[in-house]
Amino acid sequence: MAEPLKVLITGAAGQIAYSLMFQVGSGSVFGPNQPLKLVLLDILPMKSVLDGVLMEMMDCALPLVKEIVATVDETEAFTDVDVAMLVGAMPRREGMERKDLLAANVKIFKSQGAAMDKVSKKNIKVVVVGNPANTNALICSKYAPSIPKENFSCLTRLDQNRAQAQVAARVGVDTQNVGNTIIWGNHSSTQFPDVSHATVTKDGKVVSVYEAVKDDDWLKGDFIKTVQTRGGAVIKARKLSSAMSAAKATCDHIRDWWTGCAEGKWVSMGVISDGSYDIPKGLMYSFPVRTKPDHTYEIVQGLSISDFARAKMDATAKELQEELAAAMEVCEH
Ligand SMILES: NC(=O)C1=CN([C@@H]2O[C@H](COP(=O)(O)OP(=O)(O)OC[C@H]3O[C@@H](n4cnc5c(N)ncnc54)[C@H](O)[C@@H]3O)[C@@H](O)[C@H]2O)C=CC1
Ligand SMILES: O=C([O-])CC(=O)C(=O)O
Repeated sequence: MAEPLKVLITGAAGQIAYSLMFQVGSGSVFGPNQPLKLVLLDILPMKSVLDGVLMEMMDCALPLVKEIVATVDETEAFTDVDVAMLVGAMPRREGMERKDLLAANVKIFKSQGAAMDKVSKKNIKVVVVGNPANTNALICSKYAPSIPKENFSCLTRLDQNRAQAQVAARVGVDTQNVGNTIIWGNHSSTQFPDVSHATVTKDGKVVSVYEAVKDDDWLKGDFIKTVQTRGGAVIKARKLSSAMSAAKATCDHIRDWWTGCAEGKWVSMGVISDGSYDIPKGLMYSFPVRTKPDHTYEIVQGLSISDFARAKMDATAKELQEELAAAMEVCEH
């Protein structure tokens, strides 16, 4: 059997982590032959809850989990980590935008970036879930300069899954029959869910989403709005933000990054922009990426961009530039 992978989950006493850690421990992310050491980090006021979660994880008696450490010490948590799922942060409540969390959350990622820089493995892979996810991920990477920028990502897979599910329901197919949807930009209400390169497989035939849906007004209007505002709709209904679906999307994100995506397919991940599609270099922006079995990825190149798409891609990039300026202000003062 392989050496155990050290996987860190932060916000371990919170609601996303409660769904996430069982899926990771059961082998559905790194596969049935990969042993794991799980590290669960939360903050001191949550220690008792964290201890309870640790008891439950032990009681799951998962054969792949060789060791579980629950801690409130950042340095201990980040030491020698291979994969970090950075969930721990304050969630928004009804009526807030995700960027309203910036002042409260961004310093968490400054501090964790600095810890990672000192004690994690240099090839650590990081997904930031805590909101505002793109900007937090960028800040984390800025404070971990010894770790390659490509190793940092943020979660937009939940948006991709939402887009896929909306189209599947509209056309009447299973979700896996909708392929290559794209989320461009920020995990916020300016994100651009783009189906102009996506396909639907129905009755054995592969057709474009536009052809399958036959309602361009919906695809350019309510579909986009529904995906952009889905997080808020869940908060309004549940009085808590999405947790089960966020945990599932985090697993999808890391699984695909770890094992690679199928031939001809891509997935959306927030990654550092290299200037592709004229998105300013250095922003943490969601692109379609092709992941590979060696845990690398490349941004899918050469997709045609309509004027409609261009305007939306630029608007979400502009919001990310503004968020970054606000985040740097918080971090430097
Ligand atoms: N990117 C995405 O698609 C999504 C992101 N989110 C975000 O994920 C974050 C977590 O959401 P929930 O689990 O529902 O929140 P929660 O409030 O249930 O749990 C958050 C946990 O993080 C802990 N925490 C706070 N500071 C920490 C630190 N410095 N180190 C370690 N742990 C710390 C808290 O004590 C708490 O236990 C929120 O910011 C939420 O907005 C939620 C859904 C989707
Ligand atoms: O909407 C929120 O605040 C939580 C979140 O990021 C999502 O559900 O996409």
